[in-house]
Amino acid sequence: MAGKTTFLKFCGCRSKEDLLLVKESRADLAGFIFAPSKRRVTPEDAGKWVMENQPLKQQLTGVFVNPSLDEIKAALVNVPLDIVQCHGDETPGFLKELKKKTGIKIWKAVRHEQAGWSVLKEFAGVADGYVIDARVEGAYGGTGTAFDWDAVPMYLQEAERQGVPCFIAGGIHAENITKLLSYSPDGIDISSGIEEDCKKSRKKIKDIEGMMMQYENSIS
Ligand SMILES: O=C(O)c1ccccc1NCC(=O)[C@H](O)[C@H](O)COP(=O)(O)O
Repeated sequence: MAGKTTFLKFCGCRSKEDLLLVKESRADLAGFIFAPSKRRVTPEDAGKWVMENQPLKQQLTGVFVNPSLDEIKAALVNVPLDIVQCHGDETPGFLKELKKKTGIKIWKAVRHEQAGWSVLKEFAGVADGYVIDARVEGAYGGTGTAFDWDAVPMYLQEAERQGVPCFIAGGIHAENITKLLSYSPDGIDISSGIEEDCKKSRKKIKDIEGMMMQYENSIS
């Protein structure tokens, strides 16, 4: 039985070199963090690295936490983003306004909680995609922590009902990715799991790719 292909997003590029490693990988999307974080970069730098790494096959995602409309507009001037990922406590109303004013695709990150899939219902018709991440006190994302993946099917079901993709994030690495793949998520979003010494690691990227290929061969 042929399984579906799971998309891959490598997030939190902090340099031209990080972006080059992502460019050379099988990732479908590359992400930059424009929110307070050890991975925060400026739109000016990200835009420069994108220019210097052309041509890029990856779609570009900008991650924001409770941004203003002006902040996003300013980022879009510098970086040719395909997707704005709202990773904070943004409301459906704000996302709607953002879409109207920028015309860009908006993904909503939802931090997992009990019955968290019902939160997705509030964003139906507004969010163009979802990232489900772990809920860690005092942080919005990029924590390297996984949540209980038994909840994954509920999120996938609601996103499918809305006709939008649902990516799973949080603490994914080469040792646990096979288990997550068995839930058939639309996509997988990784930051910490491909890093070493605050940089993206070619070896860790290769390890992830190897595990994905092994899994895909096992179900084809
Ligand atoms: O990565 C960050 O530092 C970050 C900070 C604030 C909000 C979101 C952030 N990351 C968003 C992502 O899409 C990460 O890839 C996702 O949270 C998974 O991170 P990790 O657990 O490190 O793989």
